[in-house]
Amino acid sequence: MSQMGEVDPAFVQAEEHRPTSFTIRDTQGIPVIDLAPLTHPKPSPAFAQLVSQVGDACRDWGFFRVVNHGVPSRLLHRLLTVSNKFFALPLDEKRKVVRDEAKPFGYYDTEHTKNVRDWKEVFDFATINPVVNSDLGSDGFGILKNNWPQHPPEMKEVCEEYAREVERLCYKLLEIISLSLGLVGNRFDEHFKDQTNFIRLNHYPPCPAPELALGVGRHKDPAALTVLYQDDVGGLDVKRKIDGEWIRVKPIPDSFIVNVGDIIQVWSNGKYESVEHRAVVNSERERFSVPFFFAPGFKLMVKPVEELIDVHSQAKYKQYSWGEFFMSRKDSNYKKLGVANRQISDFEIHV
Ligand SMILES: O=C(O)CCC(=O)C(=O)O
Ligand SMILES: [Fe+2]
Repeated sequence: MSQMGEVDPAFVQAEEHRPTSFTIRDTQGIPVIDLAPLTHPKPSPAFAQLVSQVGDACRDWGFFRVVNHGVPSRLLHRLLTVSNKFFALPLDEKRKVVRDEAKPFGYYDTEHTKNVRDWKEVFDFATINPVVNSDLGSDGFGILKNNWPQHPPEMKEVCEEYAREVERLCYKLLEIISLSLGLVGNRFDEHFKDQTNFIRLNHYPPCPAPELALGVGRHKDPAALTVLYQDDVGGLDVKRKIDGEWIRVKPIPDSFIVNVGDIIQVWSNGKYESVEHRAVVNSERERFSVPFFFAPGFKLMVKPVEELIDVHSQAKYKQYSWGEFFMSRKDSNYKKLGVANRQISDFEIHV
């Protein structure tokens, strides 16, 4: 990627999707939520307040930031260091662990979002290894294995430790979100027994034409929750629900950015929307970010939860299979398709 001197037309966004100078710098926008009450004995007034803050943030923004989340800052820095070392390797070396249709985890530098190429390179790994999709048999597609590089040698260990820590945080966030919807705290836990989580190391090299290209084009995350760690460069833009303006999320050291994905949108029957976001690039500094996509088992049929449906609020979505949705997204990543990939709006019920 960084070898590219100029911008290939494949990277150029249609005019209406280019990053403009009108992006609003986040001054007090996206809520910052202190998770310290999680470490106090429950129930406590502080915990009840935390639940209501998270509920408001999910409803109003679909996004929030968390501090005092319990993931050690030393581990965050080790993660950025291995990511830095890996992407600094020569392309030939990175291509030794390249992802393809049979091995969907590993290195990749030609991802397209909505048919425009992203100015980035990524390394994907599953947090449960291997992920087994028993519906698809054992022809290679059914068993999805991680593809670890030899260099840097500590990469696998650091990434696996990070995965364990963030997974724990995801369960806590899921509990808070369930409570905020008026459900029991462990309402969704059973769906994550054979989870299909994956973690992506994103590297956005400096771009000679940051006004034409994007690191990641506008999209919504399909899983249940995303927990993103980013370095201090900044570049994540979130579409503000009240007016559709793009808001740049200012980095806070050692914090995470959390967003609700399509699955929670459907479970909550549209109360918490999965919000569009994108990553911009710049001509001076490379940027690193690491999303953890917290996702249920392949076999789960996703549908609005019964407790939230009654005569006054009917189901707004048809049920769909997470495994099929996930695989169709993964396939569409490999090619520039003539058609848009599957979106959650395909399952909306129009009354
Ligand atoms: O790099 C970022 O800030 C966002 C990345 C992202 O949205 C994604 O990989 O889904
Ligand atoms: Fe995303």
